[in-house]
Amino acid sequence: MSGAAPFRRPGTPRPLTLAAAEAAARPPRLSFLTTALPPGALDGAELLDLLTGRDDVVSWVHEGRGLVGLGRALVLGARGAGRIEELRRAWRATVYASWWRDPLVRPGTGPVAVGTIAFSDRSAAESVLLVPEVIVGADESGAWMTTAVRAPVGGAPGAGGAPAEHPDHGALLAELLETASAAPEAGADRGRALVELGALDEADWRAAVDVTRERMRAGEARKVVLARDVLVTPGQALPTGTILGRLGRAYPSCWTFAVDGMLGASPEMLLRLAGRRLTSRVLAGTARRHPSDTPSRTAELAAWLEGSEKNNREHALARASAIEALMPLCSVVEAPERFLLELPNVLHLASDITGVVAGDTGALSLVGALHPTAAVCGTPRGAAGRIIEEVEGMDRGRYAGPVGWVDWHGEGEWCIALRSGSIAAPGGPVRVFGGGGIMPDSDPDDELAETRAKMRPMLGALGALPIAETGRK
Ligand SMILES: C=C(O[C@@H]1C=C(C(=O)O)C=C[C@H]1O)C(=O)O
Repeated sequence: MSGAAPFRRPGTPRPLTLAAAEAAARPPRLSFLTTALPPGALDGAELLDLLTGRDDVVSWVHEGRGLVGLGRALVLGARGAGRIEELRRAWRATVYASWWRDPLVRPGTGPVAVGTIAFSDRSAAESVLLVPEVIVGADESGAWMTTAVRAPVGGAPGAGGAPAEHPDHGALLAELLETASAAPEAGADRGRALVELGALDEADWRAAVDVTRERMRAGEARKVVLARDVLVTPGQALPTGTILGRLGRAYPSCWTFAVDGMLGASPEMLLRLAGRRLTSRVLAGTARRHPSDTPSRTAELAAWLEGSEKNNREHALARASAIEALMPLCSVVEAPERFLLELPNVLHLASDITGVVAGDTGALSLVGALHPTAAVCGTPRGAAGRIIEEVEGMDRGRYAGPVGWVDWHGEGEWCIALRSGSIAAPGGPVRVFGGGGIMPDSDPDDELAETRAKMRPMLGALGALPIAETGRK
C-alpha cells in the first residue's frame, strides 16, 4: 500500500456506482456547485501539486492548466460495442436530473465527468465516466472549484432545484494545500524498480511484427499498429498523484491524465470540442531521441523523419482517415500541412485538423465516430483490428482508448490514452504500454526500439530508468 488514504470527506456516502444503461433509465441526481477561487488562492502551487501523495485522483493537465480531482461522487460503467453511446446517454440523463450552480460558464466549469474507454469492443476492461467529489480547475482566466454531492431526495431536477449541502470551498482548498505541502518530496526513488515481461517477450513481439508484415504484404491491410506491455513494480510504493506530478514536470506539453487507475502523459488530442469548434491532432511517424541529444543531432533526426518515405506514408494514412471520419460530422474541415512535434523522448509527424461540428453532435458521439483511429489501430480499421487481436496476445484494456472529460452540454476534451499505464490497486505494480505503426517495409528491431522510447515517460515516472534518461527536472 502507498500509505496515502484515498480522498474521502468525513460523512460522505459510498460512491454511487451504476451500470450506464441503468443510469440512463433511472438517472442519479447530483448537486454541483462551482465557485471562482480568488486570484492567488493556489498559493503558488501547481494543479498537480494538489495530488502529491494521494490515490483516487483524476487529472487532466496541459502546460499547468486543466482539471485535477479527488474522490468519486458517481461512477458510470459500460462494456462492449455500445459502451460509448451508453455512457453518453447516462451522462446526459444524469445532467438533466441534477442541480447545479456555475457562475463561470467556461469550459470545464459546472458539471463535469471524466472518462476512460476501453480500446476494443471485446475488452474485459470496464469503460467508465466518473464524477469526482472535488475538482480544482484552472485556465488562462483563473481558477475554480467544483464539488459534487448527491442531491437531496424530493428537490426538482434541473438548475432550479433545491441545493444540497456542499462543503465550504475555501476551507476545502486550504485542506488540500496543507496536505500537498506536507506530502513527501516526489523526487528521489529509494529502491530499484522491477520491470517484468508482459504478454509477449521481445523476441515474440518481433515475431508478431514479422507475421503482421507478411499479412500486409499479402494484401490484408495497409497499416497495423502493434503494441506490447511490461509490468513495472516501483522500488517504493508510489501514490498515483506522485507519479502524475513527475509526468507533468517532465512532459508539460502532453496531457497528464488519470482516470480510474489509467494514467499517462499523452501527446495525442483525439478531439477538443468548444463552442462547436473541433480540433483533432493526428500523430503518426516517429523518430526516437535521447534527452541528452544536442540540438544539431535533434535537427538531423527531424530532417530524417520529415524525409522518410515510410513515415510519411504512415502519417498520410492516419491523416486521411481522420479527415474522412470528420467530414460527415462537420460543416467545415480544415487540415493544414503536417508539422514536426518535438517531445523529450520522440519526434512525431503531426497534423492539426480543425472543423465546425454540424448540428448538436457532442464530444462523446464524436469520440465514438473517431475511435479507433488509424494512428492506434490501422488501415483499413476492420482488418487492422483483427490482426491486432490475433497477433498482439493481450487485451489492451484502456490503453490506446479515449480518455478525457465531458461537460454539462456535451463539450469537452479527449486524448488517446498513449504513453500510459494502468494501476490495478493503489501503490501496486503498473502495466505500461507502448506501440507503433507497422508498415509492410517495417524493421522489427526498429519498431521494438520505438515501443521502448514510447514507454519512457511512464518508466521514468516509475523510477525504472536511469535518471539521465527520465527527462525529469
Ligand atoms: C501507439 C502509440 O503511438 C502512436 C503511433 C505512432 C507511430 O507509429 O509513429 C505515433 C503516435 C501515436 O499515434 C503509442 O504511443 O503507444
